[in-house]
Amino acid sequence: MEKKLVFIFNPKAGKGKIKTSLMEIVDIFNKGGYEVIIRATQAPRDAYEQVKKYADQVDLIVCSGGDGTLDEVVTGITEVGSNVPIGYIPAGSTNDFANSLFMPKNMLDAASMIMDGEIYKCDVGRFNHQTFAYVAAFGLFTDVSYETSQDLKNILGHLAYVLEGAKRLLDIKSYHMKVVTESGVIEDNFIYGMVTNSRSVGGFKNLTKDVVMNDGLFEVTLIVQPKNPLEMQEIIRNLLSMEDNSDLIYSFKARKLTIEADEAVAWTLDGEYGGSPEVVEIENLKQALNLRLRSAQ
Ligand SMILES: Nc1ncnc2c1ncn2[C@@H]1O[C@H](COP(=O)(O)OP(=O)(O)OP(=O)(O)O)[C@@H](O)[C@H]1O
Repeated sequence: MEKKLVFIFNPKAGKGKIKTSLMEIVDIFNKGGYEVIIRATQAPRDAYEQVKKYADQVDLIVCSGGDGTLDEVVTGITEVGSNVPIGYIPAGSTNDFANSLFMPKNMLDAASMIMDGEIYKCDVGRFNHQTFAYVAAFGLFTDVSYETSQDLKNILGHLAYVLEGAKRLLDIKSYHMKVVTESGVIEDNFIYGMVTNSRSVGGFKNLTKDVVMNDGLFEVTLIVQPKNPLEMQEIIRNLLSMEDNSDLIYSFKARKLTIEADEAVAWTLDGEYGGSPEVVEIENLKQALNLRLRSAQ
């Protein structure tokens, strides 16, 4: 019997990037021996619903879109606990996750890679009862009203810019938090934090080096509230040079974190609003996602 594949794409992602490639992508899948079910997402959460619907009916799920679509697919597949392999054709604007896994930038090359590739077991993040593919973050512009965009583009560059522009240190919102990991407890006032499984976030290289996407460990970056202009300059300098040579920036690896704040804190998960909990438990689900990737990975 012919193998079955469902292709779920966001027609709006990356300004409708799929438009010029859809026919050729389907052709590549057919040549790869798959009968193809095609679903264009109609609204937010549609990719999530489609994944849940098709997970046990197909041999492969391929999705195309930006971070939001990827997040929905990873969430859907994790929730149903399916082992069905996933292929991803990036169509967003920054594609940190895809770049971290050295996926081809060209959509047709990505489609061919999915056909020829092998299973790569990639880590996934659990955030309380939700799932994220590569970034959970709080603070700064993730705190502004969720009516506005949760754009992750150049997130740390943006942070440096906001700090430079802040007229008074007290204008920068901070959160008193207790962060517990397997290696200890950190308690401080933080203006920004991110828990990632990615070599870059918002196109900005991760401050933590030697990122491995299937080691069961997150890269964690926490930025302390500066207490004076000198400290502020120190943080900005480190962010702009993409180095962590400062006691005001914690960067480390962790498998599991519990973060307790004194107040509700708004989080973003892969660039989508993730709720405003006071207590967050984040756990690395080691190698939980079966990704189809180039064999050389
Ligand atoms: N037909 C649709 N109309 C409106 N929104 C949609 C539709 N289909 C999907 N969405 C939603 O659009 C949001 C953004 O999608 P996605 O991340 O795929 O693209 P993008 O924003 O262009 O990518 P990037 O963030 O990488 O630039 C997601 O939350 C997704 O659920």
